[in-house]
Amino acid sequence: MSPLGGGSLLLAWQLKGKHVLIVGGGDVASGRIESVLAADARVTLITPSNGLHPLTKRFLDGPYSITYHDRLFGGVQDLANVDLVLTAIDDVAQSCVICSLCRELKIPVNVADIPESCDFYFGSQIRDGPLQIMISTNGNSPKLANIIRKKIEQNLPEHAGDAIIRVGELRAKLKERAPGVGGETGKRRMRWMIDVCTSWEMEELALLDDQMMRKLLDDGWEKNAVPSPAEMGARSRQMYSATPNVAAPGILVTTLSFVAGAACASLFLLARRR
Ligand SMILES: C[C@@]1(CC(=O)O)C2=NC(=C\c3[nH]c(c(CCC(=O)O)c3CC(=O)O)Cc3[nH]c(c(CC(=O)O)c3CCC(=O)O)/C=C3\N/C(=C\2)[C@@H](CCC(=O)O)[C@]3(C)CC(=O)O)/[C@H]1CCC(=O)O
Ligand SMILES: NC(=O)c1ccc[n+]([C@@H]2O[C@H](COP(=O)([O-])OP(=O)(O)OC[C@H]3O[C@@H](n4cnc5c(N)ncnc54)[C@H](O)[C@@H]3O)[C@@H](O)[C@H]2O)c1
Repeated sequence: MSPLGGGSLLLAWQLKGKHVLIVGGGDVASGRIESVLAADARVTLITPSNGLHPLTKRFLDGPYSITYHDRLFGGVQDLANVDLVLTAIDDVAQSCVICSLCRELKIPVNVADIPESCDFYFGSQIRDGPLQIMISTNGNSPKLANIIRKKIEQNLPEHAGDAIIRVGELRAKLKERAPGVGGETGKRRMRWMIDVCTSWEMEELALLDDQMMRKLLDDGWEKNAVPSPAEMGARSRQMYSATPNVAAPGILVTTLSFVAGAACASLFLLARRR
């Protein structure tokens, strides 16, 4: 095993309801705003309106929780009750001031493009519903992170986002039916979820509806089994058009033709012997 170290901690930071200050309104700031809105943060944006990127303007006009101040960063008072600071401004000296203030107040900070002023780096992101993938080169090559992201995007399993949403709903229903943390129930719940996820195809999971989930819990969980999608009343046309099982009807027809052919040949031979 190679020795550990030299990397960074990869986490899915929960920002819901937390207060994020963004300083700057250009191209990079608009990407930062998008990233924190995806995480349901409360945003305060400080930047003069004459430098607003069109995307930043769209966010300000949209149905989001953004408090906007049309001015330059004003000093330590702008950091009151702030949980996270992101700066993306074209003024290196001012960026360093903001970073020092944040470090004094122990507020995590990212200064776009200045690694030594970052407590964490942004990465190249892929989102498909609740699926979130971040590619990080840990500061070595942002452009390669961008290129690798595009390659991963082209190779993602189809329907992954929908499958994750449906499985999330199934897990919630299962926890309602078999509540409790840890213990034998917890172990059985985890084993059953693992079996469902590994024995159903991604697109089959994506098609789970409320009725199928109820049946899966009644006929599967309650009986300690993992029924197939077809047994759960999955709409077969959609399923079979998307799964490798598409060969099954073909094999059946070939087998039946072979048996019928063999039976005719036997009858013919028997008739000739008489
Ligand atoms: C991933 C992404 C996320 C985002 O910002 O949203 C991101 N940079 C992106 C693009 C990009 N940035 C730059 C280029 C020009 C080509 C190149 O230099 O490669 C391109 C490519 C382009 O524009 O196409 C210039 C650049 N960036 C940094 C420096 C300073 C330095 O390295 O010293 C310099 C100036 C270097 C110089 O002066 O020469 C520093 C950082 N940039 C990071 C993130 C963090 C490390 C991430 C990692 O390594 O994984 C880190 C450390 C801090 C941070 O900002 O968080 C986003 C791609 C998103 C996407 O497209 O998917
Ligand atoms: N990490 C990355 O991916 C990446 C990529 C490109 C550029 N950058 C860097 O990020 C920074 C921003 O890039 P950009 O293209 O968005 O720049 P930009 O010039 O488009 O925008 C800068 C914004 O900062 C505002 N601003 C300047 N001083 C301010 C202050 N004191 N208070 C509040 N707002 C202020 C301006 O009004 C403007 O809206 C630059 O330093 C750039 O080098 C980072």
